[in-house]
Amino acid sequence: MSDQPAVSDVDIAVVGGGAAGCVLAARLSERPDRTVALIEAGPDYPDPEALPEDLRSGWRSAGSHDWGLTDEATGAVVARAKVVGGCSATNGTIALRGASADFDGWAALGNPGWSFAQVLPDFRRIETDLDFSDDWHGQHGPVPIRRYGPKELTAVNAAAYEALVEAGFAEVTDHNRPGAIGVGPAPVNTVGGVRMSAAATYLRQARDRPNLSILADATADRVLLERGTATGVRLADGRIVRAGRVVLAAGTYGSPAILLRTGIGPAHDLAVLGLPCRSDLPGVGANLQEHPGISVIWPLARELPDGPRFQIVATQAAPGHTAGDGPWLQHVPAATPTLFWVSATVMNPRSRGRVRLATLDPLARPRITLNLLAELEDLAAMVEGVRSARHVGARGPLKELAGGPEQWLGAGIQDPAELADALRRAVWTYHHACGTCAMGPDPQTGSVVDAQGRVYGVDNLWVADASIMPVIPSANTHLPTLMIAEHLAGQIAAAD
Ligand SMILES: Cc1cc2nc3c(=O)[nH]c(=O)nc-3n(C[C@H](O)[C@H](O)[C@H](O)COP(=O)(O)OP(=O)(O)OC[C@H]3O[C@@H](n4cnc5c(N)ncnc54)[C@H](O)[C@@H]3O)c2cc1C
Repeated sequence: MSDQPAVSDVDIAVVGGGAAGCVLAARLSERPDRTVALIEAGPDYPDPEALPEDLRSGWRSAGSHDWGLTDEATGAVVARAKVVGGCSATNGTIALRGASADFDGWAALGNPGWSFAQVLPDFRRIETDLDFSDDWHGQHGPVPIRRYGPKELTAVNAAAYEALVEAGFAEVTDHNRPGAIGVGPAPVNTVGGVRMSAAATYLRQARDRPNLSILADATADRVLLERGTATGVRLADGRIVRAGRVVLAAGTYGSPAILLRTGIGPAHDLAVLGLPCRSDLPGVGANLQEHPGISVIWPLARELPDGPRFQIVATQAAPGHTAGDGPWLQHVPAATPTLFWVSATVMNPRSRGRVRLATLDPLARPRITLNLLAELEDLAAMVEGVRSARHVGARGPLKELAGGPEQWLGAGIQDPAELADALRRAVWTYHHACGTCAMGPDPQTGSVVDAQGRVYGVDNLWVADASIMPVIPSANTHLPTLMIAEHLAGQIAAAD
């Protein structure tokens, strides 16, 4: 399709209106004389009253507005939202920051500015914490964060809380305080049953600004380059958005795909696709990381009323490690009216996957290989996670709710080899994919962007979303993604 006249000419184009994209659009348009376009492949729901019910309810993850991605090797579903708000509009609203050690680790890899002490102001800027007002928490940010009180817990979550304490988990009141390891209420960005997505918070406050335009239902094909400098974005339908600066925030699968279609990526892969190489970056699409998870499921003895699904979180440090090193395993108990489960997720996975392009068609799905549990260390951690989940499920309060033995692919299996086999088949993704445009100091060893989010080898082009995480944090990735966008928005603005 040939290029059409520019539909828009702006100072900054933000590609992808997801968790990070909404933060970037809101922060970058704060200066009224700076024009910003937010380009999103999915639909926009500017009127909160018209929001589909599953996007409105913060009781559980939403299944609509999905890209329909799968893991090429296993066929497993890879959930990714296609809507203004992105996965922040469909997620489970568990609002954890991650351990101090996670961000200190990013800085130690050669990313100045990213230690926990340095990103704490960004975390605080995101939130209004409704429970804690201290040096760790924000009181003026767009996203409200709260925790369910004991009286609000569903029968299963109340029983699971007791069972976890009985099983030896220390009680923590605030999982977002550094060094918190144990069981406690999950910080959540659901208030009054409503999901406080980045669209419902950051973007809602900014969307009426005359200098911000939102192009919904608009899929970006590639970045336009002139003599090594980004000058705009070409949409899949041939329309052009001219821009002085381009910021990719299309997520862990979308951002590397756009870079590859632009000719930025591993030279060999680009040659196979028949594309001229604009910047040889072997790391584009590599380093894909995800938390692998398992649910140990039991039937309920009697049907229970439905309620908010994710209310408490339990974490444990790796054997021989301290709380300061951060969580190694995480459990989140949950239920439907007829069954309940205790999940176990590996929070520091070593396995790495990859995303590639199947074709140059911007509407085609990318090829994803997650490689979950490929590393024996991850498999061993998962075996321990199942043991721990079973231990919790067998404690008095939860056991009393069960109407029979475990019901899942690994039910009753004790033999380690047999269990490992079942785990490889039953493993699911925790929806925390990241790392495919990793931040770091050396493009030849896999870094795609520098510590300011600038793409190596191209001027005026940034990536600012979950894809730049060099190592997956030991927590759910929504708040860390919002933090990345807050952190980089200031630096992108400073390039004026
Ligand atoms: C089902 C589910 C449950 C989750 N639960 C939790 C949870 O409870 N807690 C937590 O911390 N995290 C959770 N997460 C993860 C969290 O939501 C993500 O880590 C976070 O949203 C990532 O933000 P992002 O901006 O990088 O990407 P996204 O939020 O995925 O945003 C990317 C946006 O870019 C758009 N896009 C992609 N390609 C293009 C293109 N070519 N052109 C235009 N637009 C494009 C997409 O449509 C999308 O809107 C969950 C995720 C899912 C899917």
